[in-house]
This record gives sequence, C-alpha cells and structure tokens, in this order.
Amino acid sequence: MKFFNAGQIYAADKSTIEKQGISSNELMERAAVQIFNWLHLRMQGAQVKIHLFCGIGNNGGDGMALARHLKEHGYNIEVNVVNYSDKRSKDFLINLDRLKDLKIWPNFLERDCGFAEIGRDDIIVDAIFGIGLNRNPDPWVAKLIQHLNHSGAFILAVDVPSGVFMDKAIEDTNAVIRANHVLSFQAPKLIFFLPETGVFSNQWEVLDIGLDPEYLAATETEYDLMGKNEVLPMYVPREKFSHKGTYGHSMIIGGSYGKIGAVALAARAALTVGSGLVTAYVPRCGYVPIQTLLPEVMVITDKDEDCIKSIEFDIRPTVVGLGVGLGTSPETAEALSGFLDGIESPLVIDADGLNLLSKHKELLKKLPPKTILTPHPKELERLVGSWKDDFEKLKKTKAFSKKHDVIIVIKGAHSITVYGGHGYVNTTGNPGMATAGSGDTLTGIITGLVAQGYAPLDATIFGVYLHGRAGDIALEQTGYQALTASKIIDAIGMAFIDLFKMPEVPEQEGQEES
Ligand SMILES: NC(=O)C1=CN([C@@H]2O[C@H](COP(=O)(O)OP(=O)(O)OC[C@H]3O[C@@H](n4cnc5c(N)ncnc54)[C@H](OP(=O)(O)O)[C@@H]3O)[C@@H](O)[C@H]2O)[C@H](O)CC1
Ligand SMILES: [K+]
Repeated sequence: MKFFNAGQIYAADKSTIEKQGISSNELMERAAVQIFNWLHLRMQGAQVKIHLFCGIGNNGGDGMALARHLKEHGYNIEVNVVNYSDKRSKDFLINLDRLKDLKIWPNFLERDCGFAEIGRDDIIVDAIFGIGLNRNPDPWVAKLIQHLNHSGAFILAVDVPSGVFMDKAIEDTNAVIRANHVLSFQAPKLIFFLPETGVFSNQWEVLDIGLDPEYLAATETEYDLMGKNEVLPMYVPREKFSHKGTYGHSMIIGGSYGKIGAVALAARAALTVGSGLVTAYVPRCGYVPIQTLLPEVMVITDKDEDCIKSIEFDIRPTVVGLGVGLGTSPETAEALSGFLDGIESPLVIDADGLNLLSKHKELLKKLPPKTILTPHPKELERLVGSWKDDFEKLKKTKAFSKKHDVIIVIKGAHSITVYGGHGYVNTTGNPGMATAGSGDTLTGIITGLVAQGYAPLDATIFGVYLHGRAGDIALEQTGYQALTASKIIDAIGMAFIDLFKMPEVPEQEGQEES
C-alpha cells in the first residue's frame, strides 16, 4: 500500500472530482457518511453524549457533515466550531448552513473563551485540523486540545489526530490530540508508523472514499507499507527438480568468546529460511558449540581462539552475513578490511560489523553495491550521525544509502527498509521481539534469502516481514515476556505457510451453504 503525501492527496481529490463528475462537497459527504456508518454500526443509537470539535477547513467540514447525519439519526450531539481563523473553507460553510437548517447551533470557540466540561464516558470527535495543518496551533487551541486530552473521554479523530503535520516533526507535543482511534481517508498515513508521531494514533483504520483509482495506481510514492499482499509476489517457489545447491550457500562470519550464540542463531535462521547450505566462520572457541548445536551447519574456524583475526577460507559462499557477536578489536577491524578487499559475494552486515564500519569509515568504500545493513537505532546513529527527529533520521538514512549504495533496515516497532530515495515500512512484529538475539535472527533470515537468489532489496523487505510474522506467530504460544529469538526461528516455517492463508471472509447474511 502506498503512503501518499498531502500534495498527492489533494491532487487525488482534484482528479476524483473531475473524472467522477462530482463536487468537492459531494466528496466530503462521502467521507462523512463513511465515518457516520462506522460510528452508527458500533453505537446503534446509544445516547452517549458526542462532542464534535470542528475546525474551519475541510477537516472541520467533515465534522459538520458528520454532525448532521448523527442528528438525523437521533444521536445526542453537541457541536463546537474551533474558530482558529476567519478563512473558512467553502465546503465547511455549506455544511455549517446545512446543520443550521436542522436547527443545530454550534458553540463558536474563540481565544479566551472557557471550555465546557466533558464527561469521562462521553465521546469526542476531533475534526479540528486534518492534513492541512502547516504551522503550530495557537496557544488557545493548544489549551483546548489539552482540555480534550485530559477529559478521559474516548477520542475519535477524523483523518489524522489534530496537531500532527504530514511531513515534519511535531514541535509542541501539548498541541496534539491523543486519539484513541483514527479514521483515515483512503490510505494510511506515514505518521502513524513513526515512533514520535505514531503515539498519537493509538489505533487507526482506513475508510475507502473512492478516490480516483487510476490516479492512485499511477502515482509514485516515497514510502510504501509492506503487508502480506505486497510481499507475496516476492516469494520464490521451490522447484521440483532442485537440490541443495540450487538454494545457495550462506556463510555467517562472527562470534567471539562468550558470543558464539549470536552466530548459532543467525546460522540456524539462514537454514530455516531455506538456505541450501550454511557455513559458520567463527573463532576456534566456537567450533564445538556450533557443531553440537547445529548438525546441519558446517564450521570453519579462525586461527585465533577467542576472536576473529583473519578472514580466510577457500569456499565460495553465495552470500556472507557478517558481524553478529564479532567484537570490535583492532585485529578484527584489520581482518574485515582484508576480507572486503577480496569480497566477491553479496554482503549482509549487522551488529559489531556495523560498529566497525562506523569506527573505520574508510571501509564503507569497499562494500559491494547493495550491501544490506541492519542497524538498531544506536548503530544507525553511529553510521549516519545524530538526528533531531524521525523525519531527519529518514532523510539522513536515505542520503547515506544513496552515497554508499547500501540497503539499510532501520530496526524498530515498524522497521523501515531504505534504499536510495525509497522507504518500505514493515507491518509485522511485536514488542516481545525486543529481546536478545532477535537481530541475529533477522541477519540470518536475510542472508538465507539472498543465498536462494532473492534480489538484495527483496530479500531485505521479505526477510523483515517474515521475521516479524514469525515473531507474531510465536507470540501466540509464549506471550510477550517469554518470546525468545529461538522461538522466532521455530516459527519461520509457520510464517511461510501463513503467506498462503486466505483471510477469513465473514459469511454474508442469507448466504446458503453449498
Ligand atoms: N481525499 C481526502 O482525504 C479528503 C479529505 N477531506 C478532509 O479535508 C481535510 C483537509 O482539509 P484542508 O481544508 O485542506 O485542511 P485542514 O482542515 O486540515 O486545515 C484548514 C486550514 O487551516 C489553516 N491552518 C493550518 N495550520 C493552521 C494553524 N496552526 N492555525 C490556524 N490555521 C491553520 C490552513 O489554511 P491557511 O491558508 O491559513 O494556511 C488550512 O488550509 C482532510 O484532512 C480531510 O479531513 C475532504 O473532506 C474529502 C477528501
Ligand atoms: K482531525
């Protein structure tokens, strides 16, 4: 699914109005009816007090039109116009008049006015600002927003929580609605997925308002949301007349004294995701544990007992996953530098591999094109420098990706794979996965996919999805606390099977069983 920016949404509106021969107010009516239907289905006429807070633009217009439908169905409503500007939109005014025709007289809230009490059991509809917010709300509007947030009432936001910008960070977090639920038009918004802005949209849902499908399909976006439908076409089926050689040879290079488990996890993940062969390259102290833990995995050892000091072998792996448990000693840095001089295979780099790159930035020039880097936030900061907010983090990561021709996974609640100017936002995963070894598992999964011939970008996006989905499936048995990296690997098979499960379709009323 695509993430459209505000300009693209306005263009989609325009195209819809032209092609479908409707007025902008008819489009607003569609949006309002969708919200009304959502509420009506859940409330079934219940007389809970609904306080609507409407701005003076089109977000406010949506709120006004919704108020009319609620009134016509006998709901207990109170309408407030947040009069933050005198530039009222045409469709807001049309819907204000239509509301007055029903003898509803909104309260006009202005600077210095008091705000009425709102009960904890009431409902608030937030239609103050939508995607048109372009500067910080006035202090009195911020005060109103605080009043609503502190009321304890359920807040339903129209399109976006009022106070969040579509394309930049929030400056004053006190001036943002903390929505319990957001009903967003046509497509999800990127801001729901970024840590700093996502917290204001506890839950969100998309309502289809029938924007011009041709425009939406033809429009290139900077970010995409990657769910099952998006990753499924990447899946490469297994051939009947294939053998283990068909599915490549993954080599995992890493480990140091006390951190051999990281390599074991990555190697087992590569194997479980389908890599034909897997070899672990570890210091000597890793030989017995890996051979004992993983009979399927071959082991090559460094000359050193405790850490990797030279990376030399005479096999030709299809792909190398490097860095888990590696350590950052000067000798290991030296070994990495020598290894990169002769590298012939694609590369996945994680953990101390990334820390070594940050410490020795000259090594970045030696990376093969489309090397995959999988940093957590601290590792990313060491690579690209610090950032002041999520938007700058994305900008810096994109610039780094372009400069060095690398694919970068920004790990987090919604991991984002960045390549060049494009970002792919993952939908799977859960907080239980913030656990030791979870990252090593991801490295192994991506490495194992590249081994099988997945293109590096596909392997990364698909690997991040599978990793999260395996974590979600494992969670059903373990709960958040007991979810371990090993359990994530155990669930990889189910994550593959899940790709082909059809969503359950609720039985239609009156539908006969055949
Ligand atoms: N396709 C769709 O998704 C549709 C969405 N709809 C709804 O329309 C809004 C967007 O409406 P818009 O009128 O463009 O914008 P807002 O309602 O968010 O804001 C109104 C105007 O307020 C001004 N502004 C911006 N920031 C501030 C501020 N801090 N203080 C005061 N005023 C502010 C700004 O105008 P200026 O000229 O003053 O800059 C805004 O234009 C969308 O979110 C949906 O809810 C349609 O109903 C149907 C199609
Ligand atoms: K809103």
